[in-house]
Amino acid sequence: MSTEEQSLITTEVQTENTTRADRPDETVLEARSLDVYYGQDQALTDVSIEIPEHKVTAMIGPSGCGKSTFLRSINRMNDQIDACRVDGELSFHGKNVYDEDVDPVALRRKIGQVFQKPNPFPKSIYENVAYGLRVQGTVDDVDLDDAVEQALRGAALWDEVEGKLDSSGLDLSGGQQQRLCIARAIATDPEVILMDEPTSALDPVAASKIEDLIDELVEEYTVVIVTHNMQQAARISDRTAVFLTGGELVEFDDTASIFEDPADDRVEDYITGKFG
Ligand SMILES: Nc1ncnc2c1ncn2[C@@H]1O[C@H](COP(=O)(O)OP(=O)(O)OP(=O)(O)O)[C@@H](O)[C@H]1O
Repeated sequence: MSTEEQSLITTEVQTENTTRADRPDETVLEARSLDVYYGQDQALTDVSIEIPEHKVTAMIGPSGCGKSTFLRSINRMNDQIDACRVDGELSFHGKNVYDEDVDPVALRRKIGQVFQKPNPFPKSIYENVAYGLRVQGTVDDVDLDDAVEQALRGAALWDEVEGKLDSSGLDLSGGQQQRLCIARAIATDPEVILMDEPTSALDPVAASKIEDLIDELVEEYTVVIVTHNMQQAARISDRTAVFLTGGELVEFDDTASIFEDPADDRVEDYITGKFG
């Protein structure tokens, strides 16, 4: 590639990023004084945060500080853990997701999740993506093919699987499986995608593809990602939330501020590797 071509690409990327960074913040998710307990143990303490729409928000912090618990609180995956209790408020477009009239299944359609280990169903590639749409019952058979294709394209997987949609999702590589899970998550047209360490089980090339994909997904969705990889948070996120032991949200700011000029000494110590 010539230097001219390279600088053109750099300029395009910078323009895209500038546009994203300049977009005004619209809060899509908000936690207010959120406490989460497992039995007697408190996993999150008084967490308040406003997560902006169409941005990537990263959650970082040492092991056991409550990042996954926070993620699972957003779409009520914690409901499935008997010992788990939530106090305080967590709202999605201003509506507390813990109100009695909120259907957690419908909520999870709007707030999808991708896990650390790719977990496709033991079904064909097509059925993995079509499943949620069939359950939802909103797409007829004619449109289903189109919806599956759109979701696979959205997850940057279509070109690799176009001729083998009937093959098992489990026969794909780890990185492809993770993109299949992303396709499955976006098929039901969510607004938010929660990602819990989505690249930690992948090799660097596959991980880098997912990072590129996140950069595209955020044009249409809001992405909240838990990551242990601080370089990854610095590379891909617009905002970073730092949790520390005890489940306290210590600092939440623009990613550049967190990594270049954190306000809290404990955050500085954490990101410079003094503990972790
Ligand atoms: N299902 C559970 N039952 C009981 N305690 C739990 C459960 N899940 C998490 N915990 C506890 O809650 C605290 C927070 O855990 P969580 O998994 O949210 O932290 P994390 O920051 O995501 O950790 P890691 O980075 O290691 O994945 C920990 O003390 C953990 O032991």
